[in-house]
Amino acid sequence: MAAQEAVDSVRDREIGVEQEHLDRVYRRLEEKIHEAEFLMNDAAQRGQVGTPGALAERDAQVFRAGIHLNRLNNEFEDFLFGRIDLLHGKDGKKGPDGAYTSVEPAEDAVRADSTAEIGETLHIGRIGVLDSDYAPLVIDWRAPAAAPFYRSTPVDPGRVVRRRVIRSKGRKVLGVEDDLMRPELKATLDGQDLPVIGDGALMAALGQARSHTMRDIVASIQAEQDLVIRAPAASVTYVEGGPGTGKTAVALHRAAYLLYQDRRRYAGGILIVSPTPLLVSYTEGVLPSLGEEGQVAIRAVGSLVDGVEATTYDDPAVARVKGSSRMLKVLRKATRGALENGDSPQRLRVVAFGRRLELEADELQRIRHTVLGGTAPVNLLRPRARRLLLDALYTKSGAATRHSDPELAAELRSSFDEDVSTEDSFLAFLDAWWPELTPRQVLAAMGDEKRLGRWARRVLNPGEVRRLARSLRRTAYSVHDVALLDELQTLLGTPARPRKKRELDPLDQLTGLEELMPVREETQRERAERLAQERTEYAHVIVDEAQDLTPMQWRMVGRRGRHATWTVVGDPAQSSWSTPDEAAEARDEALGTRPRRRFELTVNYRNPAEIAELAAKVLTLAMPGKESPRAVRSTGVEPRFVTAGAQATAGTVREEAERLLARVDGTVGVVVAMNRREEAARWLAGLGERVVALGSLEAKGLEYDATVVVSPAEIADESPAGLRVLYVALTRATQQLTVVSGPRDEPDADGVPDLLRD
Ligand SMILES: Nc1ncnc2c1ncn2[C@@H]1O[C@H](COP(=O)(O)OP(=O)(O)OP(=O)(O)O)[C@@H](O)[C@H]1O
Repeated sequence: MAAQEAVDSVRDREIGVEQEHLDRVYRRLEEKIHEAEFLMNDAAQRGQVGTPGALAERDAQVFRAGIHLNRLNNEFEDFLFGRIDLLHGKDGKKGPDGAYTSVEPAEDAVRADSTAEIGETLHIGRIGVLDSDYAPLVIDWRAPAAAPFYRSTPVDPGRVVRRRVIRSKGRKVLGVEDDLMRPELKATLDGQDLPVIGDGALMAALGQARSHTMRDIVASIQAEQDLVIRAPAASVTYVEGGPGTGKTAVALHRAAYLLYQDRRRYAGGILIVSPTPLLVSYTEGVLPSLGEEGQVAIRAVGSLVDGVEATTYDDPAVARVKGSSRMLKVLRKATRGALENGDSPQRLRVVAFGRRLELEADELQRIRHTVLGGTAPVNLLRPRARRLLLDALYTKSGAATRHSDPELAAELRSSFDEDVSTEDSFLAFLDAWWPELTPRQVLAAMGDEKRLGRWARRVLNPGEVRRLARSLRRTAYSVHDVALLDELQTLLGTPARPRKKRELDPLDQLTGLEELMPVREETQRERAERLAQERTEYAHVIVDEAQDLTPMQWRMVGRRGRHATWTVVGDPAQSSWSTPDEAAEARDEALGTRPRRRFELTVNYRNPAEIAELAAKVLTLAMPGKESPRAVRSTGVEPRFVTAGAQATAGTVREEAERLLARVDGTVGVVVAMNRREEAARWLAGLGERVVALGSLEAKGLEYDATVVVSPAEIADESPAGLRVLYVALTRATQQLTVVSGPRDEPDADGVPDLLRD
């Protein structure tokens, strides 16, 4: 008891120490907010001067002050989270953030009797804060001086003696957790022993209940992850790692790091491509908390084309065709073939030089054929088609032989062209005969099985044509259709149009502070939105769950990063695409010959060992020889197996979900085969928001405190990649897993399905 009291009082004292520091930081932040407000006030007054120079200057100042203020306000919460106590360093040079730059201890930092005095203490936070005399109060987590906070390990501690994670809410410090990096040392700080509190922050973070949105991991990034996050912006940073190794977390933190590192370069935008809208909403909250301002777009692969939202799923056989690079040939033919439709006029009639001139169907056909001869985008060929029509009409008019003088002949020809090409009947004909095609029209045309059969001859077999045409007759788009629409846009081309005039910036009309505050914020957001909309290419592209991109999707994503640097994270063992070699080829084409730097993540932070062990059995079936990542913790709770009779699935799953809801504080995910999604949502009706039903493909990248996996055999039989999809389903839980088997699973007496037995 007395010992516990002593521990508690040391803990309280240490919390008090950090509270003092946090108070200092807040005082400094308040000063900075006043500075920012002053700046805005000042900027507003300058606005009244009214000269163009003053206006431009005011604009820039207001914009900067707005960012500053936003950032301070947003990150007032919980932004100081770490501290490192360091030995004296090798040299005394200070970096731009005011901290000493050396990572190795000085020769005399440790005395012969293994005692040492702490030479420098740094606090780490989401943004850097300097004291009024430029001493660092908080180091930005992305600054070089913060790297030892993440990199130091007991095996390779560098200067770090103690690493501390600080938990705070608002202005109050709630707790501290320490890891000792040099346990062999007896270290002192200002002559006092260095106390160590708790069992380390990583375990504390991993055990916490999960919600429906991801948390950032800045306080506990691990050394192998930190290497990826801070990897130099080489052309392609390529990361592989099993489930739960932090690939998504690392990718998001890398985006924040790159922006911090080189804001100007990445002002060109960072695109993060996620496989599903669910994963987008799960992850999109993380970045603002890391302190960014709208340069990062997180988009689902089905939302990459503006104005199109993928709302349906294709069955695996259709998905396989739509995702395959064979589609490229079919689409090329379709863009040309779609010009010819039932409404195409068969005759052109105009009146020129007082004569009626006509082109018949076969002549029109010949002209169309000539125009389409090359590979140029169809929509860009319209001027050429127009020219050849005029040529043919001119020949018919007989005017071509009227003058031998070239100048007179040219004049006659140009007046003929002008006459004809402004004639209503000619314009109407051209619109109908060579319409500007949209990707949607071409895709709809492919819904006609006969026409599709012609365009897909020798590329797709008749069964594939039938299934594809049928799926394209639906009105809703699937995620695979989006990549086809994007490809079609490229194949069709977009004719140049006169640019729209930029609308007047409301800032230009302001006079005083009252108006300035609200409108300024509005304008800043609008500006960010406008930039995002105008952006078709990005400076950096991050692909999450890269193993799932189909060849056609790689082409779509590749077009958005033609001049970009890339971060690609994925796990081949979780691929739901059935022909990974074809996808790898398309990926290599998208990434080009850019040099790659490969990383591997090896530790599973999500699943307890008990669940990871079960999943490993499926991994052996799905990818023999592939190693599972190492799980870092164990809960002592084994996965539970339950058998449901053929008619009893609904009741059993509901009961098991209820049971798990009572056992965990956070979320419960019920994963079923894709064709049971809607049914499963009904099973869970009324159980509240903590529980969700998911199709196997929707579970990608997500995690829950507990999961119910319904019928492993149904999931595995769904598609050629079914075993890998089952592996994904089994690796979603952070605490507990229940497997419900049906007759198809052939469960043994303990309810363990065939696929999960040794
Ligand atoms: N260093 C860390 N500290 C605390 N939590 C971490 C750390 N690294 C990862 N995690 C947690 O582990 C879980 C898995 O991370 P994440 O989803 O990024 O893994 P992943 O590799 O993308 O998994 P999957 O391949 O299954 O989608 C998340 O809850 C994440 O917050």
